[in-house]
Formats: sequence, C-alpha cells, structure tokens
Amino acid sequence: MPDTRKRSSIWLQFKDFFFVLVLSLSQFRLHGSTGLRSGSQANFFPPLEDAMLPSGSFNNRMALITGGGTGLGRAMTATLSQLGAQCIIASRKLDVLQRTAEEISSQTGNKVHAVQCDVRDPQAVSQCVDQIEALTGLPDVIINNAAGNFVCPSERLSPNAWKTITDIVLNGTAFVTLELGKRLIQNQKGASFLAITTIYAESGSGFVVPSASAKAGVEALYKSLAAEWGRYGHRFNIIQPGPIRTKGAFSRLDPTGAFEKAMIDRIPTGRLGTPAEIANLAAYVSSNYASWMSGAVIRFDGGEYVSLAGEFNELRSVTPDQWKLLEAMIRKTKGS
Ligand SMILES: CCCCC/C=C\C/C=C\C/C=C\C=C\C(=O)SCCNC(=O)CCNC(=O)[C@H](O)C(C)(C)COP(=O)(O)OP(=O)(O)OC[C@H]1O[C@@H](n2cnc3c(N)ncnc32)[C@H](O)[C@@H]1OP(=O)(O)O
Ligand SMILES: NC(=O)C1=CN([C@@H]2O[C@H](COP(=O)(O)OP(=O)(O)OC[C@H]3O[C@@H](n4cnc5c(N)ncnc54)[C@H](OP(=O)(O)O)[C@@H]3O)[C@@H](O)[C@H]2O)C=CC1
Repeated sequence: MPDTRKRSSIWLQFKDFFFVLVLSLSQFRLHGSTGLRSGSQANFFPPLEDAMLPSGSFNNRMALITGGGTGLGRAMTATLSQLGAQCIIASRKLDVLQRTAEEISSQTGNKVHAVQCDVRDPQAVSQCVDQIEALTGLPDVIINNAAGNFVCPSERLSPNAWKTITDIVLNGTAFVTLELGKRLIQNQKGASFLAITTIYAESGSGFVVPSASAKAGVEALYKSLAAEWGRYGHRFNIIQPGPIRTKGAFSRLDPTGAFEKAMIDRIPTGRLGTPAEIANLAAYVSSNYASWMSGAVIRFDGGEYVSLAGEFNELRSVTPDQWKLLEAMIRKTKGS
C-alpha cells in the first residue's frame, strides 16, 4: 500500500477509536453525577425464563412467525413450539431459518418448518402462503415480527434507504396480513394476529425516522383490522417492546455499545428485557387465554417510555440531602 494511503487508513482507524472513546467518556460523566447507582433496582425485577402457559396450550395449532430465525422471533418460536404449536418461520435467509428450525424442533419434539420469503415482495408472500397451506394448512397464529432498521440522521437517508425500511416493516406486514387474512376469511377460519412494533411508534423518534413512521403505520393497520375483521374471527394485537438485546437490533442501533448504559439508567426496572420474557407475552396474547383481547397495544419496556416522557423524572438524581435543601427553599416561598 502506498505510504499516503497507509497513513490515511491509520488516521481513519484512530478517528473511529477516538469517536468511541469520547462517547464512552461522555456516558461516564453522565452517570457519575446520579445519586442512586443505576441498575441496582434490577434485583427487584428478575426475569423468569420458563414458559408461562400450561404445557399443551398450543397443541394442534399452527403458528407463523416472520423473522423467526433470529432474535425475538426465534424466542417466540421456541416458546410456542415448547407449548405444542407446529411453527413455520419465514424470512430471507433460508440457511439461518433451517438451523433455527432444526435446533428448536430437536429441543421440543414439535416440527418447525422453514420457508424462505422476502416480505417486501407480494408475489413471494403469496407463494410463501401457498407453501404454508401445503405444509400445515392455514395458521391459527400469525406473528408479524420481521423488521429492518438502522440509526441514521434523516438528512443522510437516500430514497432507497427510506423505501427499504418502510417496505419491510409496513408493506411487509400488510402483505402478510392481507394475504393470510383473505385466505382465512375464504376458509371461514379464525386467527390471532400479533404485530411487534416498538415504543417509539407512539412518540416518534429522531434518527430512526423510517422505522418510527412504518411502525406507526403497522399500529394503525392492526387497530383498524381489529375493528373490521372481528366478524371473521380474527383478533389483532400489538406488542411494543423496549430494548431487548439482540444482535440484529443492537448492532444497527448502538454499534459501538456506547449508549447501552444510558439506556439502562433510564429504565425504572434497571435492566433490559429478555427474549424469553417477550416470548411469554406473545404466547399469552396469541393463545386462547386472551381470546377477548383485540385491538390492544401492549407496551413492554420496563417503564422506559414513561421514564423518558415525564418532565420531572430527572429529579431521580437528587440526593436526600439535596432534597432537604430544596424543600426548605420551597417552603420558604410565600405568595407568588
Ligand atoms: C440512544 C441510543 C439507543 C441505543 C439503542 C440500542 C438498542 C435498541 C433499543 C431499542 C430498539 C427499538 C426498536 C428496534 C426496531 C428494530 O426494527 S430492530 C431490528 C433490526 N434488524 C434488522 O434490521 C435486520 C434486517 N436488516 C437488514 O437486512 C439491513 O440492515 C437493511 C434493513 C439495510 C436491509 O438490507 P438490504 O435489503 O440488503 O438493504 P441494502 O443494504 O441494500 O440497503 C438499502 C438502502 O439502505 C441504505 N442503508 C443501509 N444501511 C444504512 C445505514 N446504516 N445508514 C444509511 N443508509 C443505509 C443503503 O445504502 C441502500 O440505499 P441506497 O441504494 O444506497 O440508496
Ligand atoms: N430488540 C429490540 O430491542 C427491539 C426489537 N423490536 C422489534 O422486534 C422485532 C424483532 O427484532 P430483533 O429480534 O431484535 O431483530 P432481528 O434482526 O433479529 O430480527 C429481524 C428479523 O426480520 C427478518 N427480516 C428482515 N428483513 C426481512 C424481509 N425483507 N423479509 C422477511 N424477513 C425479514 C430477519 O431475517 P432475514 O435476515 O433472514 O430476512 C430477522 O430474522 C422487530 O419487529 C423489531 O422491530 C422492537 C423494539 C425493541
């Protein structure tokens, strides 16, 4: 490599390192000033990892989980399979799906099928549903979990970046839901539909604008269909997860790891969620124990949303001694 290129490549690596260092130090400063050591309250909220519903709750039921090969979708598949469901997992990477399917089947003894499908392509979705009908018949449970996302200042987004995320999240969910919905209606078969969105679907969020817009669209889609398709025996619900460590999410939303501590600090339960916890909730919502639940939007975030929203929540960092002073000052005030 010529000297000038070698030098500029070393400089680039140094700049990356420096950037991460500055981010880490700014986090250290941020947390050094808080009164209560962050995260200690997590001891009050230990995550339970076992399947919550009675065994056999999903016997003779078929469940489709999009994006079921990895992360949260994989955990939901494992729980449903453990509870007796025959699962179908669908996404783009067939090798990943097949590996997951084999691992879960061998643990639970219940068949997991892997079907390749890019949810952005309505024709591929239709062929995927043909394949599902041939394998298991139409599903009783549909979990729209597949998604794409990355952090990016909006002024840096290309039209194709916008289209890619909104196609996967909003159009993909719509294509899967409409294709299955129409066939279920034709066959007079009821079903539970669940969409996995996110807490910022409600608030919006900078730096993930295509995802926020598309997830908000998914919520409108599911609430609308809950009203319209109850007459066909279909329920529609939404889970908004807070942060749960998965490679897919964390590598694209916090690539340096610099924001994780700040994130945990603002969660009142003092920790991230776990895949098994959301899998239990998804199983409950999709089960007959929740047959009266439709149109629900369930926030599952350890309290992060309200923590971010409340104007005075930063006062958590005021120490008892500081409170004594503050209270004295406030009590001294007379009149307006
Ligand atoms: C305050 C700090 C907070 C820290 C947060 C930490 C943790 C998380 C907490 C909460 C999470 C909340 C919500 C999470 C929501 C999620 O959805 S997470 C799930 C994430 N999983 C995935 O994204 C998996 C699938 N993703 C992918 O396959 C790819 O990432 C992609 C979505 C890009 C799709 O792949 P592909 O179809 O191959 O697309 P391309 O690579 O061809 O790209 C298409 C266009 O997009 C542009 N692009 C790609 N990456 C970026 C980027 N990083 N920045 C800007 N633009 C990007 C690419 O250039 C293409 O556009 P052009 O053709 O070049 O114009
Ligand atoms: N982890 C977290 O903290 C949070 C996650 N969520 C949501 O949870 C869900 C799961 O995310 P998580 O498990 O973390 O991340 P993952 O990246 O592990 O999961 C995303 C899945 O979507 C699939 N997928 C992506 N694009 C397509 C496509 N075009 N067609 C079909 N499948 C596709 C991927 O499979 P493949 O690459 O094979 O196509 C992958 O299995 C998502 O809806 C996400 O928005 C919400 C809030 C917080």
